Amino acid sequence: MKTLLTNIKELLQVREPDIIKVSGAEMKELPGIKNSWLLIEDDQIIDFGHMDQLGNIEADERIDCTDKIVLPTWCDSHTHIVYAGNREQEFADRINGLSYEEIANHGGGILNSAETLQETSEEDIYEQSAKRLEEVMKLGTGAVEIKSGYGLTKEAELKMLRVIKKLRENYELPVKSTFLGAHAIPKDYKERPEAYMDLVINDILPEVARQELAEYIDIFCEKGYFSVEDTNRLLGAAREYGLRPKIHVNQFNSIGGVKAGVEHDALSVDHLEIMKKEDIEVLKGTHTMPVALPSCSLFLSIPYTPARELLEAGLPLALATDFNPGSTPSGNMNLVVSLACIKMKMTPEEAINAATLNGAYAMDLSKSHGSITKGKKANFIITKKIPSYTFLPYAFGTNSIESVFINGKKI
Ligand SMILES: N=CN[C@@H](CCC(=O)O)C(=O)O
Ligand SMILES: [Zn+2]
Repeated sequence: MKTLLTNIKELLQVREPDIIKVSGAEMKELPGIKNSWLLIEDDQIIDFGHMDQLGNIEADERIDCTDKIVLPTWCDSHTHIVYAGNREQEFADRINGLSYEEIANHGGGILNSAETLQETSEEDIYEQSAKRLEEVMKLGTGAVEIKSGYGLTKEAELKMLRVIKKLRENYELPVKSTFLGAHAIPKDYKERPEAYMDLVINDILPEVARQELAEYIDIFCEKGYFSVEDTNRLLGAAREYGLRPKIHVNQFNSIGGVKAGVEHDALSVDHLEIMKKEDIEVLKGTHTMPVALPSCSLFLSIPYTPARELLEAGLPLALATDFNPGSTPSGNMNLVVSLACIKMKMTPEEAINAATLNGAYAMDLSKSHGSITKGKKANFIITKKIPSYTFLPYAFGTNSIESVFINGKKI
């Protein structure tokens, strides 16, 4: 089945196959073709070009894109979409003056979500999560990573990971799975946190690997959660099973998590709200993608990742949602792109690069996703009639998306 898109106002993020990420000053460039066409066949991008050079192409379907922009779907490399229930009461508590930390110390936060998830059936968790996945796909997300981490027991962590697996089987978009057993210390282990690390490393991790339920390993490396020592131990053990790190670091404090990630060749280090000079230095010349989560900063009123400092140091940057019930109950990548421009002073070009190609890199997907490239998957967004791509982040809160195609199919 061939589909031809014509009269595209601008085809964005057009790249050669060898470009798998963009860094530093390169991120200012967002290559595109104005007044263009795009040909897809089944699930693949076949060809594209300027309307002047459109020959006699046979197609089963034609879509006129006059005044509309076509760009790759968003690649959301950090989410916790699989969860049960919500935490709107904590939201109200924070408005009334409690901090995220205080709520967590009183048994709320991640432990609250873990309790709910443990009590919820696998089918129910699947239904709740599938609804969220469908919602974000309609908002333009065409590839997603999902973490466990609200189970915190062997049984419940495996339950979450099976739900992620089922989502992957039932939906067209790529779904990458990350084991985040080390997300918080469960209540029963409060006085003996090392025993929880032993459980994660010696019992849950081997089973996750045996059942091939995750590609990546994650840990919340943060004061009050897991130390750098725990991080090194877990990442070392996970390497034996072939799980590459994608880790939570520097959300509230800079304690050495970035360095630990880099030393274990992390695919990404995520959050990075609090960055010391040495955190930036240690990322230079590595394969590790820094990932910023600006809607978490918005929701918790915490600092934004210092994007300008990272980019000026020549580093790449990806943007993701962090969709979860506690710190970011939103999976809207359009809002993330707007916040990156408004609050992190990224240009629209930088933000779109960060939310597409670099997001794909942070999930090992940039050979097949994240740009308009011949041979890549036909995952793209057709916007409504808009004046320019800058309108996307500018008109924050407005849905400028007309349709979303995943694997060549309109969803
Ligand atoms: N910071 C750690 N984990 C999640 C939030 C967890 C929660 O509050 O439920 C995050 O990435 O923000
Ligand atoms: Zn997270």
